[in-house]
Amino acid sequence: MNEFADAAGNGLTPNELERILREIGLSRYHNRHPLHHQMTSGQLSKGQLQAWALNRYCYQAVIPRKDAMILSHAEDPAFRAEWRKRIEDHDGSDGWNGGIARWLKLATGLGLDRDFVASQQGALPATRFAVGAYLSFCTDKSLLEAVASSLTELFSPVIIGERVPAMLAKYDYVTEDILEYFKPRPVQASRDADYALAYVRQHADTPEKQQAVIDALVFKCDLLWAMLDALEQAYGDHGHIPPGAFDPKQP
Ligand SMILES: O=C(O)c1cc(C(=O)O)c2c(n1)C(=O)C(=O)c1cc(C(=O)O)[nH]c1-2
Repeated sequence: MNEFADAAGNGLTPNELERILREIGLSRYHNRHPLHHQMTSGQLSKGQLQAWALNRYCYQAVIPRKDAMILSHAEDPAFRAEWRKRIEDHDGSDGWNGGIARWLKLATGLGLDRDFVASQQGALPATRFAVGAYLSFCTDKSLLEAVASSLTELFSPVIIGERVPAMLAKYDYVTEDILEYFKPRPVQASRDADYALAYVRQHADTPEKQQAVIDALVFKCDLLWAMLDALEQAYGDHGHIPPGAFDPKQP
């Protein structure tokens, strides 16, 4: 059941809205997913970690594209000046010295072929549908809803703080160098999330807009959750790898 379906009721103060958004993170963010717990407790095989990195690349790759969609909807130059930093974080100055390149370094550090990962050919169908849905959401919905859908970043410093030390401790082939992607992320994510949250608090000024913001964050949490569900279904102990998807046993 979606307990947030009517959460805006007859209207909320900005503080009440923020409290609900944080509750959504506490109950639905992907750090509550069993696969995340298996990862942090050292239970995943190398093949399962490879599958996670390969699929998650598709998410990384769509982020600057959805942020470009958001930019195209924004009429305020000050908003665009702030939001474009997100694209620079991922693409760097030449396309290959930002977050996307660092994610490829993570994937190759786990033993995957760079071009295969970048081609996205081995990704699960469900991963492709999920990241496509994120791009469509930011294309078709209002600017306010698209900004709200980025608010999972409020919670990403928590999951990164759980993931990185655990991976270093539990998997002897994982090094700090491989996980370099995550180093700047908590600072970048806090900057981005603070801006997006202030925007949402200011612009969600009717019950309808507040409910739309709440729904956008639930949608995004569901999307991240569905990506981990798909990995578990394909690569879990009794999993079933879809035709054409990456198979760790046939590298
Ligand atoms: O490591 C993670 O679990 C995680 C989660 C999220 C997120 O919550 O959407 C992002 C990231 N990482 C991330 O690295 C990132 O650049 C990012 C951008 C966005 C976004 O929606 O705009 N989310 C996330």
